[in-house]
Amino acid sequence: MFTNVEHIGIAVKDLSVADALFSTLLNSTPYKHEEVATEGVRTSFFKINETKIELLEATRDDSPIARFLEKKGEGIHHLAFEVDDIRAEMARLKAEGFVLLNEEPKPGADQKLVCFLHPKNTHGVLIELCQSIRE
Ligand SMILES: CC[C@@H](C(=O)O)C(=O)SCCNC(=O)CCNC(=O)[C@H](O)C(C)(C)COP(=O)(O)OP(=O)(O)OC[C@H]1O[C@@H](n2cnc3c(N)ncnc32)[C@H](O)[C@@H]1OP(=O)(O)O
Ligand SMILES: [Co+2]
Repeated sequence: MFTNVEHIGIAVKDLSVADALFSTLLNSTPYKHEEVATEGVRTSFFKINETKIELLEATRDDSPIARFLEKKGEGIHHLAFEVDDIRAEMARLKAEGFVLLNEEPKPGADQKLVCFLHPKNTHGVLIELCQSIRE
């Protein structure tokens, strides 16, 4: 079951510059910074009630964020939904014809297991499913 919009991912060229802008915009500070080496990204997270903004900077030239910045420039990169059972949702969506970008849930930021759906089959929006692995 989908439970809520977990975060909105925004691709940025320079995380410290974007941190400063979003700190002023939201009158808040990031509650965490985290590097996810497997995705080639450094992130910072802001929280507005239960919704998070994830800023993403590339750490290597072949990361999805570097490729996105090269093709489209800075901006909204993905929309992430929290689900209560990621494997069940992956199986359901695959059976419905969505294209999963990873066949097994993989570790994301902020103690989540994540799976991405190809944007070509979702009206151009990259969708992330995530399930908390916190107790
Ligand atoms: C921090 C961890 C985690 C979390 O816990 O929150 C994250 O959020 S990690 C975020 C970064 N990781 C990912 O994005 C993983 C999933 N993405 C991918 O597997 C790839 O980026 C992709 C979506 C399959 C595209 O890869 P690829 O085919 O190699 O790149 P191209 O640049 O050639 O793009 C092909 C095609 O798709 C369009 N595209 C690419 N990214 C997006 C996007 N984010 N939103 C919408 N469309 C996107 C791209 O423009 C190309 O279109 P055409 O040019 O029309 O063919
Ligand atoms: Co994300």
